[in-house]
Amino acid sequence: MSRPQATGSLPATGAWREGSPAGRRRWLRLREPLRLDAGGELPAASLAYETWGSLNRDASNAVLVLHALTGDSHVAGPAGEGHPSPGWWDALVGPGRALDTDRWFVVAPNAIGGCQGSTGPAGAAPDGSPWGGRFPVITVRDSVRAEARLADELGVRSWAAVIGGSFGGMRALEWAATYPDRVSAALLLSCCAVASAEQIAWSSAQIQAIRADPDWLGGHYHDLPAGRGPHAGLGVARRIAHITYRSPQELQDRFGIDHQDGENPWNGGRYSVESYLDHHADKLVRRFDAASYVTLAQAMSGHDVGRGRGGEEAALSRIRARTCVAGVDSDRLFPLHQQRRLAEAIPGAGPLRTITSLHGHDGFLIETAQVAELVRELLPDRGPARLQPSV
Ligand SMILES: CC(=O)SCCNC(=O)CCNC(=O)[C@H](O)C(C)(C)COP(=O)(O)OP(=O)(O)OC[C@H]1O[C@@H](n2cnc3c(N)ncnc32)[C@H](O)[C@@H]1OP(=O)(O)O
Ligand SMILES: N[C@@H](CCO)C(=O)O
Repeated sequence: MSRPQATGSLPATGAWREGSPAGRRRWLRLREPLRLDAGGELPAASLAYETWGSLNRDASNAVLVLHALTGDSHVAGPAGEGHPSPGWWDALVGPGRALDTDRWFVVAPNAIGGCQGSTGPAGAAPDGSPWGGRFPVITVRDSVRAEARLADELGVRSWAAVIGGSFGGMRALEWAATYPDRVSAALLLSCCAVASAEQIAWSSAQIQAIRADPDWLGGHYHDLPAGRGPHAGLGVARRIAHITYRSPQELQDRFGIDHQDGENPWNGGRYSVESYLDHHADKLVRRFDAASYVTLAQAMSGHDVGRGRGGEEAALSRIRARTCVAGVDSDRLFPLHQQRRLAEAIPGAGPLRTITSLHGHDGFLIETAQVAELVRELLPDRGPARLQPSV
């Protein structure tokens, strides 16, 4: 384990750059530069993170929760205090909940390259200017290496469990394969061993939409006057992505061919489903940085647990964690066969578990009761009792 590293409050970066109070977020400033898979290194990087509960004396009760593409460290808790929304898995974390914070010490970092507190393209490079288009290519494995520094800092030698969905699931998988002796259990939701051509294609269309925005400027837009930036491009990216996050049946059932109230599509108005996509685009543009979106989407496209490890099979066979793999039955972006493959190839995995939902890929965020059941099954029946906190 490396030496403890400095923590403390730094100015938030990206979407929350201006005047956001820290809330319960804290920051880890990485003491050493982060070596990157694609070459080079990220100097002076910081990770934003939140914790709930207390670490016990033998540090055996720590659970790492990893967010999806546009998620953040705010897994639980209300909106406010610098957080634009309530926790994205609020139903799962708290006293008496599946991640019972009277027993478990829950840790959630914002991924490196993100824009909700961790170092990303909107943050300052060593020369004081925003990284912008100079921000390096980050892999899922790089993110995990940064998170390992956080574990070191917190005094967590081994996670009782690492849990994540989608991009968070890719990171949970990388954790289990990179540090087999540091992950006792893993819950891998709605993810895959290696990105598929179709997933790369969807991301590519989103990235191109952002790059086609006249305000993209090769990623060097962070010093534009307030209100300027590749917002239209990011909005189109979110619209494309959101379609892939939901099932055709759900869209049909909810919207069909309805017109948005008071609007006529034959007269410049919108269908309801268009209005719905506009709404999700608008919400994301207000809370997310376009260059972070590109950075993290590229990381997902480059995900390959077998890279440099003799292939997928060999990489998955390294995993020692007691593993539960689950997917959503209506997920067209990360179809169930990808999770079945993981469940079959990971030595400690039980049979594939299926989350039943009409909501498609987003089901792992929405069907919290089913996810809670999986968490309860995965964690030991009698988790560690709460002791006096050691940190
Ligand atoms: C909850 C958070 O966003 S936490 C912040 C961090 N973000 C993340 O972690 C990303 C993960 N979250 C997400 O991707 C999404 O927010 C999800 C998956 C949780 C959303 O799932 P759902 O709750 O099913 O939302 P759904 O897709 O039904 O959309 C509801 C919204 O669409 C709006 N809407 C519904 N129909 C229409 C329509 N015809 N026209 C315009 N808006 C519409 C609703 O008013 C509602 O608005 P609101 O979210 O501002 O209250
Ligand atoms: N809706 C989620 C799903 C991505 O996997 C997000 O925006 O992060």
